Amino acid sequence: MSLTLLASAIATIYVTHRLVDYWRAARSINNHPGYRTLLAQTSSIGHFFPPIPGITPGGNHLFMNKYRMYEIVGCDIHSAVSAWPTATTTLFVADAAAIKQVALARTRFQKPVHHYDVLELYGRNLITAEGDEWKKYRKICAPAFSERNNRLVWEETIKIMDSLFEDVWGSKEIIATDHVVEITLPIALFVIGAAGFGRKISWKDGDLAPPGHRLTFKEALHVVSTDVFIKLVVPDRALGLTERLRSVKVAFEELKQYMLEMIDERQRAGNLEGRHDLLSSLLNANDLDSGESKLTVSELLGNIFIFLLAGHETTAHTLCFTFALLALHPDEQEILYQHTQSVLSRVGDAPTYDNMPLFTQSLAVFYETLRMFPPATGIMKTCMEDTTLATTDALGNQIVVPVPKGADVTMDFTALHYNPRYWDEPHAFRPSRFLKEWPRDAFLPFSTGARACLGRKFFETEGIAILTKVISRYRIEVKEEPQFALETFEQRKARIFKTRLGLTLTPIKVPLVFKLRETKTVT
Ligand code: HEM
Repeated sequence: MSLTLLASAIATIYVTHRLVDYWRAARSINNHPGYRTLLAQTSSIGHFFPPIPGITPGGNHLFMNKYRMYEIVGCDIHSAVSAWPTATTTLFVADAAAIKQVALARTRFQKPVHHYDVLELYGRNLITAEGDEWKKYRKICAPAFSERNNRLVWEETIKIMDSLFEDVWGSKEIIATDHVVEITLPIALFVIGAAGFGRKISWKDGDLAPPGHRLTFKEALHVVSTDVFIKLVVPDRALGLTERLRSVKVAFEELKQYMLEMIDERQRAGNLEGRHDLLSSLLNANDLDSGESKLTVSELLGNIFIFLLAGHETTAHTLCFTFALLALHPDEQEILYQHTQSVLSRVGDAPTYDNMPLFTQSLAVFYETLRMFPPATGIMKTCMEDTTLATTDALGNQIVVPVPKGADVTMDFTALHYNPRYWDEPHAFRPSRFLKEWPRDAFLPFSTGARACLGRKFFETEGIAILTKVISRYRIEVKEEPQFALETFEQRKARIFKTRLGLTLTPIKVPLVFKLRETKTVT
């Protein structure tokens, strides 16, 4: 047999195998309708491609499509079956009751931890673990997110915002930025630095690395969170090859050194009981715990990294989308301004953490932003045994979809948040929907069940403090640029809200202007 014949025989066997597996995968879910593609959207290669019909739905398809695929399919569960690298079956769910079922049945639907390698570069941690290991981490980490810590979050955030206004923005009437994340990212980083790790970074610190370091803490964390995928796919030995790769390597080493220093400083300082930041609680809980469930240094680093990362990226992006939505909807911005002023006129110039529940309009604005732009667009689980999920079709008939062992199930938070069964005019920005009765099971930006976000109150606290400070002093507008002078509102919205899927939903370029309000503010 010639070599060519042999090669084509092997290729035919391989393709036949793939086709049979693919056919079996589709049959295992009764060929429930949805995407049929060559590449799994969860494979590294499928993730990086844009949507190509028949090839891949694209990495950011949940946010790009919102509820559209469910409309096409005619019910709140649809599927994706792909052939390569292995046959993969995924069910996407936008039905609130079915999502609850998936989130609560923790033995039946487990976290596919192999998809989270990217977050394990410093050590195993709360986000990447499952089962008993996750329970151990949660038991040690959860007490850190206490009321005393939330109070600290409020106080530190107010100080950070005051310093931004006094030391950086000063009396300037207009502050313009080509991408507002350049402002929201340092704010969020300074808050997690101060309230999380007692690391007070000042707006005046500048960009000089402290002695013994090649990068500032801010630079190191920023490069690591942006280029985490590079570190994952490029082997260590190749990290010296180009300037960019070298900077990634340096940032990873630097962040590790910063984290080790934080642990060392805090352990040498002793008396951890008196402090309420996340690091003290983590070290304290670790100290008090019984010997065998203590965290190793690598686990400590892994969890500190996760707190730093989870604690600043989601917040920075949510603040960015919030400011952009307010800039595009001046009527909603005015409602928020008037409400903020009315609260401040009651509680005085320096609102405290105890006043936070009064800022109901601010919380409604954040919830509406998180409904429209959930940082985690969806969360995947793997089904550990054969089961079913039920939903209804457009006519109200019950549909039962088989879920075979090994299939992936994605809780599609974006589609849930745009599902017209739960939300009137889901594409409209309407914070007031959160000021009356609203469907709690259909709003899951922080996920739900045992694995829901630990930092929800941390975020709400810093978010309300930041919004109160900004909105009472500045009016937010979209930056006018001559090349966009003729665009319609819809075109402007599409331009401002272009996103990509990084670790979380990431805004690409949001140019805004902060204009000092004429009325003297009370804050
Ligand atoms: C807008 C702000 C935020 C959103 C939308 C958000 C969303 C989420 C979501 C969806 C999860 C579940 C992830 C999964 O199951 O894979 C999660 C988990 C987590 N979040 Fe957040 N988060 C936010 C802010 C924060 C902050 C500020 C912190 C810390 C300071 C934080 C710490 C955590 C931790 C530690 C977990 C892991 C919980 C576990 O697996 O037991 N998050 N978050």
